[in-house]
Order: sequence, then C-alpha cells, then structure tokens
Amino acid sequence: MMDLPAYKPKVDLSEAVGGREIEDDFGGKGIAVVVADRSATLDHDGQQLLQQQTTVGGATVYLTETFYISSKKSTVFEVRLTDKGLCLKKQSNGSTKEQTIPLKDIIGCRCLRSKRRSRGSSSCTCASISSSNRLKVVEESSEEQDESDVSAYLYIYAYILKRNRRGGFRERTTITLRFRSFDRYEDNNREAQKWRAAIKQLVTGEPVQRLTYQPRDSRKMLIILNPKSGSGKAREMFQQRVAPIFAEAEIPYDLHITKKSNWAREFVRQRDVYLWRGIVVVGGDGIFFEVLNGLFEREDWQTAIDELPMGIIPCGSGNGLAKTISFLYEEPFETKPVLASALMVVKGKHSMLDVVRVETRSNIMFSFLSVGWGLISDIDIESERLRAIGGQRFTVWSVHRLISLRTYQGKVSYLPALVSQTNGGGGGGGSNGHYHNGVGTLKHSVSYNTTLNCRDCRGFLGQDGGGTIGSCDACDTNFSDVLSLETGTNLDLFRPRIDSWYSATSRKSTYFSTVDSVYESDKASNDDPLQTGGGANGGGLAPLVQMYGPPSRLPALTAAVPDSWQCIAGEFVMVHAAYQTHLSTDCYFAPESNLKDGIIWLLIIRAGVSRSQLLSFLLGLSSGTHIPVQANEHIQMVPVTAFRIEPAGTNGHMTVDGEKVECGPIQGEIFPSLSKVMVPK
Ligand SMILES: Nc1ncnc2c1ncn2[C@@H]1O[C@H](COP(=O)(O)OP(=O)(O)OP(=O)(O)O)[C@@H](O)[C@H]1O
Repeated sequence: MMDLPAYKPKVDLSEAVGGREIEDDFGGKGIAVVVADRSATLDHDGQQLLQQQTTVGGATVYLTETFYISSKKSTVFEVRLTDKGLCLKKQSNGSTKEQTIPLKDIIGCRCLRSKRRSRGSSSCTCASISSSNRLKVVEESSEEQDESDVSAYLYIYAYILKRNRRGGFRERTTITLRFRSFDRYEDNNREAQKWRAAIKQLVTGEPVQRLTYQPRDSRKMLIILNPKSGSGKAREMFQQRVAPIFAEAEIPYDLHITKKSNWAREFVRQRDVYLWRGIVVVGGDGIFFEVLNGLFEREDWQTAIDELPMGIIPCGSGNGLAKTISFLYEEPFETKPVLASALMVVKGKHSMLDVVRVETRSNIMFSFLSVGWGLISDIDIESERLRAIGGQRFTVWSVHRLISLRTYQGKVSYLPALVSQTNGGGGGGGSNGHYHNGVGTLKHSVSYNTTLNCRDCRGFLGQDGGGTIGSCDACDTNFSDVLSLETGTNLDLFRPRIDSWYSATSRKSTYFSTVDSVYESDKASNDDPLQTGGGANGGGLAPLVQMYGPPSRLPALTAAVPDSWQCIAGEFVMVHAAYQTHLSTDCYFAPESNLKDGIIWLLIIRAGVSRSQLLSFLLGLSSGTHIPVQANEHIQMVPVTAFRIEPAGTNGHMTVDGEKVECGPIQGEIFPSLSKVMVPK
C-alpha cells in the first residue's frame, strides 16, 4: 500500500458557487458547489471496497462527507451517497434540512478540473470565485487546465421528476462537489473519483465495490439521425438537447446522419453492428422501422436483435413508439419529448418488444407499431403535404377526411387472441405464449454481407470527447459533439423458409421493390456492393436482399385462412392493427396494450357507421375513449394474434408503421418479445 498523503484541512472554505443555480428545498438558491472539508478513509489502488457500509433510515450508506457551502460560513452539509440517492443534509444556525436526489433521477457524473483563467485573474486553491466570475471547468486531459488550482470537481447530473396536475416535468439539477483537502491534484482527484465510481455503479445497477469506475460495456452507442424527420430539425435537436445528455452520462457514441431513404436500413444490414452496444435512432417511427428491418435482413438477425437494444429519440411527426414507452413508464413526455427519450436511452435499460411479421404480395417486413388500411392510413399518408406544420397535420386532415368519408370493399380475417390456437390449419398453430427461439435460421443465404464503410474515410472515425463523429464529408464532419462544459451544461412450423425469399404469390424478390432498394449514392465506387450490378438484376440495378427473421406460422397469403379464424366480408371505413398504446403522440389507440403482451389490437370500423359516431371516435382517440363502451356493430376492437386484410381493389392507403405499402392482401402475425427496446427502468 502506498503512503497516504498528509491530510490538511483548508482554512478558508467559503468560496465558489458555480454551475447553474437551482431551486432547492432548503429555501435558498443553489447548492451547486460545495467544498470538501475533509477526506474519508482512503484506499489508493482502485480495487478495494469502499468504506464500510452502514444503514441510515433503511438506506445503505456508501459514502459520507462533510462539505461547506461557499459563501455561507455557518452552513454545513453532510452529503451521503446511499442506495436511494444523494442525500444532502444541511445544518445552518441550529436548523437542519434534508433533501435526497433520487438515484433514478441521476444520469451520471464527471470529474473535472478548473480551467485556466485569463491573465490577471486569480485562481489558486484558496481563491474565492464569485458568482460573477463563474467556475469554468475542463476535462482532466485538457491543455487548458489550471495547474494552480489543485481541486478536483465532481459534477453530478440529475433530472429531477416534478409532478404537477398535467403529469409533470423533469428539472435539470447539477450538484458540484469540490475536493480540495490535499495539496496535490492527484490526491483530490482520487477522492472525487471514488465518489464518481460509487455513483456510477449505483446508477448502472452494479454492486458498489470499486474505487474507480470502468463501464462494463465499453462499446459506443450507434446513433442514426434522420435529418428529414418531422419538420426537419433533428440535427439541431440532437446538438442542443441530446449530445449534452450523452456527455453527462459519459456514453460515447458514433453518430451517422442518413443520406436518403433506406440508408439506415442498408447501414445496419451491412455493417459490423457488434461494434456498438445498441442503436438509437433520432427521428420518427419510419427510421426505427428501417433499422429494425435492416437487422432482420442480416443472416445473423437473431444475434443482432438479441445483442442490440434499439432506442428512439423522437423528432418525427408521429412518434408513436417513443410516446408509448414514456406513457407505459409514466415519464413526462409532452412538454419535452426529446429530453424524456434521451434520458431513457442513456439509462442503459431495455424491455422486450413484440414484433409483427407482415407479409404482402411482394414483401416481407417486421413491424413494431401498426398495420392499417383506410381512414387512419389515409390521414397519415395524405397529410404528408402538411408536414411543415408537424403533428398538427393529422388533426387537420382528420377533419377533411371526415367530411369526405370513403369506404372500401374487402375481407378481414383474424385469429382471436383468447381462442385456443392448437387447431390452426395450414400450419397455423400460432401461439399466444411467448416466442421462443425455436426457429432454425436459414442456411441458404444471399444477403450481401459487405461493409458500407464511408468511401472517403473508410469508416475510420475520429475521437471527439464523449462522442465520435465521422472524419469526412460523407460522415458529416460538420456535426460534432458540441458539449462544452462552460456552456453545454447550461441546458435547459411452418411454411418453408423460402417464403422469406419469395413472396407468397409473385415469387419475386421480397426486398420492397427494386425501385426502393436502389442505392442512390452520388459517391458510388466500385467497391459498393449496391452499385456494381453484382445482384441478380445485373446492370447496376439493386441487388436482391434476403429478409430473414422467424419464419411464418401462417398459411400463404394466397391460401385460405384456418377455420379457427373469424372472417368479416363487406365494406369498411378502416381496419387498423396496433401493438403499441399510441400510434402517435396524441393518438392513444390501444389503451390495454403493452410492449410485450403478444397481442395485436385490431380495430374494425364498418361502413354504415354514422358521422357522429365517427366524430366521437376520432375525438376520443387522444384520450383513449374512442371505443364505444356498449357493443357496437360498426366499431369493434378485437385482441388477436394474427390477421389478414384483403381489399377488393387498390383504392385507399395501406400503411405499415406509418409508412405506405402497396394496397393489396396483407397479413400479420405477432412474435412476442422478439426484439429489445430501450426503456427508462
Ligand atoms: N436523409 C433522408 N432523406 C430523405 N428521406 C429520408 C432520409 N433518411 C430517412 N428518410 C426517410 O424519411 C422517412 C420518414 O422518416 P421518420 O419516420 O424519421 O420521420 P417522420 O415520418 O416525420 O416521423 P413519423 O414516422 O414518426 O411520423 C422514412 O421513411 C425514411 O426512410
């Protein structure tokens, strides 16, 4: 064991308020910086257990220190780190107040050093930092560090949940602890690092054992951003609101900006995705759909969806999945959806997510949100022309479509979720139980497992603090992790597998259509597998892409449905199958749904429904009161595990996860808990 440096309490402890002022329960503004008066028991080698744990008020205490708040000499803080959170006990003039910042609200902490000041200004350990001369900090490795201040600063970042009548909101709070008991920065830093390690271990749910912290998974997060999603502000949103949160949580990431439709899909299909710990999309449900389907186009799809949880930070116009997750986990969403979801993805937790395998005449795809035909899909697609007004486009177009109501002839069949499904004919036999990985993977493969490295920088990316960005134009150099702590912290059985390859009827390639699968890169080069004409189409056309994923348990789309299914033929206003509570932020479509219940909620509205019934249906969608309480022959919602829609013509729109697909026969079956989605806890 090394000799411990001598412990010397400082005399003047009354300085330095930095960071953002906060309202706190102590009645004063801000406890942003408190100053370490003495050190706790020290262990140097980074391997030993933290100080002996005690229990106070039912909470396990890992660390305790006394701190003094700057500028209030008579005020003392006892700061305790427990399994409940960071407890700050303030003693001032004989009175005591206590506040605990819940552990679940803390996203991380960082050890920093003070930054060199401009010439002439004083900055030694004993110097006072007035609020007008705010503390500026830098990374320990920065060349701008102030050698004369040997203090180590621990910034603790929390987003405290405040409940109000409208649900609540999260308020950002920074607690800064200044460690300055020793004469050398290294010794003070070791103290700060000990706190950092304990906080990090508690936040990530690891046993609190070590004095230094190393993440269990050092891989970065893959972030894919669609700059065209919603009203086109995803880049700015990310830069201003998301990047700083990743920095605060010390989660490194690689950021890729999509170049065109299907870019993300090809990226995850072709890249070595195991370089990353998870995939976060910044955009709408459409970009999430692309990434999910890109993973199912990999021969190793099973490993990929198992090892890579997916997250979403909503910048689209619908944002059904992001809203569903926040709703189910009671996270405030409406006022700051980006904040809610960013906090969620840095937490590192995930839930299983049901996925529906959808089959049309020419495509196979995997859906996480919905399949629709008629009214809601019409509104979704036709309101595209109002994209500039954001989510309001749905409301405006709903009114329009209600006035000019259309109905569609066809047939709807479904397998009720609560009916015994052991007698499903045609290899049906769907299960309402959870999906087990008893699905053999296809041996035959024609997937293009080539890399889609950026052709300019060859995919080698430069480091940039918390995040990593591309080093060439194609990788978008303009877009860097903008965190600067001076400013950045101021933020407010089945059919054979061949049917995955050939469609049920046309026996053509399943990859959307050849038009959509064309890789339209203006930076094309010969090593681009999508440009060389190596595919079956030859001549530079898009190659064929294999869709993997679990095989269907349903009869072919051209074959009759099993006898156990219910069938309704006639005229319909709409048929919509959903497996999340929300189809968009304000469309609370399937109130009883959850992420992994193995149920598809099938809403059927038949022709003959009155306009007033329809109006009340549409008005009720935002509150989840759209389904008539009394049995209604025109509007019904049925829990099913599989369905088929067979339009008589090609009129009207059909959508999968809000994206338009060909209007024709379509069927879907649920695979419970097939993938993983990031959730807050
Ligand atoms: N760089 C790009 N340029 C043009 N289109 C893109 C680009 N990147 C992705 N896309 C396409 O944009 C479509 C819409 O994307 P996204 O879902 O992110 O936004 P949205 O439609 O506004 O949101 P939501 O789906 O929640 O309504 C997707 O189908 C995707 O294929």
